This record gives sequence, C-alpha cells and structure tokens, in this order.
Amino acid sequence: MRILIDETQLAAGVAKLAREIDTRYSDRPITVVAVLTGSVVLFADLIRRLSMPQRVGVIQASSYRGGTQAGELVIDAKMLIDVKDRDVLVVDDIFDTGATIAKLRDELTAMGAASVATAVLLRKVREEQHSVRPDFVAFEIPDEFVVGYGLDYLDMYRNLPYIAVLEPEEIAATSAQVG
Ligand SMILES: O=P(O)(O)OC[C@H]1O[C@H](OP(=O)(O)OP(=O)(O)O)[C@H](O)[C@@H]1O
Ligand code: HPA
Repeated sequence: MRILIDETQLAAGVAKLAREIDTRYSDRPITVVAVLTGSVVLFADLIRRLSMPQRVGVIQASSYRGGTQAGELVIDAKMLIDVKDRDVLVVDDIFDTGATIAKLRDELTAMGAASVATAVLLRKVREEQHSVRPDFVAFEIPDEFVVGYGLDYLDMYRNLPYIAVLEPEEIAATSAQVG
C-alpha cells in the first residue's frame, strides 16, 4: 500500500476545509449531512471543527458494492432528518465520477432544502466526471483507487488513519481473502 496523504496532512486538510466552510456560512445555522458509509471518519473530525450551530443527519448512498467501478447508485434517505427550508451541507469522502454528489444535490433540493452545498475530502482528477463540482475540496488526487480514513475496498480498510493507494495486486489479494 502506498501512502498518498498521511495523518498530519489529513488533519491540515480537514482544518482548511472547516475554515472555508466557516467563512462561507459564518454564524448561519446549517444541517450537515453525512453520506454513509465512507464519510463517517471525515464527518466526525469535520463537524467538531465547524463553529456555526449545526443539526446533524445521515443519508446512505452506495454504488461501489463489491468493486472498484461504480455500479447502480442507490440512495436511502430513511434515516435522514427533515431538510425542508434548511441550508444543507453534504459531507462525503470522495468525488470520483461525481454521480453520488450530483444525485444527492438533486434529491435534497427536491426535498425542499433552502440550499445544498457539498464538501469532500478528495476529488479525483479524471477524464469523465460530472460537471457538477463540490463546493469545498480538501485534496485533489490522481485517478487511482484509494482506501483509508473512511474509504473502503469490500468494506475493508476504512479504519486506516491515512489515505493510501490500493495497488492492483492488493485489490486481487483482498478479493481472494474477503470477496
Ligand atoms: O463520485 P462517485 O463515483 O459517485 O463515487 C463517490 C462515492 O463512492 C463511495 O461510496 P460507495 O458507493 O462506495 O459506498 P460507501 O460509502 O458505503 O463505501 C464514496 O463514499 C462516495 O459516496
Ligand atoms: O477510489 C476510491 N476508493 C474507495 N471508494 C471509492 N468510491 C469511489 N472512488 C473510490
């Protein structure tokens, strides 16, 4: 595994993200929504650094079941708190194809949110990507499959305290072990 962003760099990136979000909203209350499952580690670190009053909710979005390529995107909002007329900030770990963020923006807008902004730890720089862009990004990364700090392969590696590139042979070995 090749470490791409270490713990110290991650802490600095999350602090930068929080400063930018604080600057944007100032003291305005927001409803901050974690995109399950990948955002949980970032979310816990980020919300404790934000200064405005916050309501906290969760929504599930899943499309990489069992692989490194996106499949059908399924959104489950059963556990989400009311977002009508609220300023919503969606927090996710990574913007890859952008499909997840694009669909969540549309769905939360359709639910009557007053505004929807999006914050991600990582934005992959790749050819094919949704034109909708996240409002806040901590790091841009190359087009490689990464794990750690919430990001998984087959639900493994979310606990790693850094972001690492999972090499093709490690992807194969993990599949053989847990797949
Ligand atoms: O920009 P995209 O190509 O849509 O990819 C980004 C999404 O993919 C991952 O979720 P995943 O579907 O793997 O579910 P998980 O959070 O449960 O791991 C990640 O957490 C983002 O939500
Ligand atoms: O690079 C990635 N790693 C883990 N999960 C992901 N979901 C989209 N891209 C990625």
